[in-house]
Amino acid sequence: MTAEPARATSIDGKAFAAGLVDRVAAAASRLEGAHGVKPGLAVVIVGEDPASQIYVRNKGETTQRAGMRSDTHRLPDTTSQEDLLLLIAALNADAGIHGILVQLPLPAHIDSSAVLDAISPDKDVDGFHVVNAGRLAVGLPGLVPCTPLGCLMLLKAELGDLTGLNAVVVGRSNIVGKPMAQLLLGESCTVTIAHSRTKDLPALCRAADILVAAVGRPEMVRGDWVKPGATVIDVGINRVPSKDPVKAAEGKTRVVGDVAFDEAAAVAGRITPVPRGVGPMTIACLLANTYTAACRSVGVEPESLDASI
Ligand SMILES: Nc1nc(=O)c2c([nH]1)NC[C@@H]1CN(c3ccc(C(=O)N[C@@H](CCC(=O)O)C(=O)O)cc3)C=[N+]21
Repeated sequence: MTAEPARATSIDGKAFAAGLVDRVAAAASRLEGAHGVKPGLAVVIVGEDPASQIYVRNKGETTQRAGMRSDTHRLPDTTSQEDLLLLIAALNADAGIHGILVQLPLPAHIDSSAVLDAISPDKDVDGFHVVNAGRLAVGLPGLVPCTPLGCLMLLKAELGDLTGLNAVVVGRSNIVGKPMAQLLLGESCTVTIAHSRTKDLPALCRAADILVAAVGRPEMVRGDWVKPGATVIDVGINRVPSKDPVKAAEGKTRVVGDVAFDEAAAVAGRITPVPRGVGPMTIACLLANTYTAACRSVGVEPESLDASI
């Protein structure tokens, strides 16, 4: 008789995110009670990108659950950069708005970095402003990008102290890979950032106690890239054709990560699924950042939002 293959614990990001949203809601209501400030988030969407639509739908529901103000500004894809910058200037000046998020991608005629850098760094709840990237790099308090922040919260909740662990981050984007590496370095991990030009990527990944996949390529990380017992964080959200050929022919899709889940789960100690892994944490951290920004706007130290279980 052969033994069943060991199977990793699947990290329930959706449940963890629900707990975080509850803690944000409680902290936000105490802030409102004590200081009369209700955290307010403004989301700006230009055009009709489908990935952004999913995100906005989930975010709207979650923000309501947290009892926070949420304004959505839907602009046509013909909007000029000048008009978008005027809206951002108005939101920067609006004392009832503590967080501003401009959905990416923006239409090609708009210079994204000019738009992101027009957002006040103290309202930049995406953490994409160059000032917040700089604060993270030098260890100053700022606003940290939501996806890597959510990944770090899951890692700390699962593993506790991360000191000395080998972390490999696959992907070097400004939105996930680079800030993820900075956060792990801040936890005293030994961090390697890998990318499409990295030599012998599978062997490098096999040395990782913490493996973060953020490349946007469906199921690229295979089971034999994973060190036995490692913790695997899958940031990818990729739409691929349905497994059933009839449904695929009808254009039906399913969502997969950057990790081949079943293979990796047979080797890893812990692994985040897709969906219901990192994605819901991104949204919960957006609310956490909005709460943090609202506290700082009135000079109040934000309460800890870490899980106390
Ligand atoms: N300025 C800006 N900031 C963003 O953070 C940003 C953005 N623009 N543009 C679009 C992408 C996409 N994104 C998602 C976040 C959570 C889920 C999410 O919660 N997904 C669920 C459902 C996935 C599904 O079933 O499709 C899950 O993973 O369980 C999805 C997508 C944030 N984005």
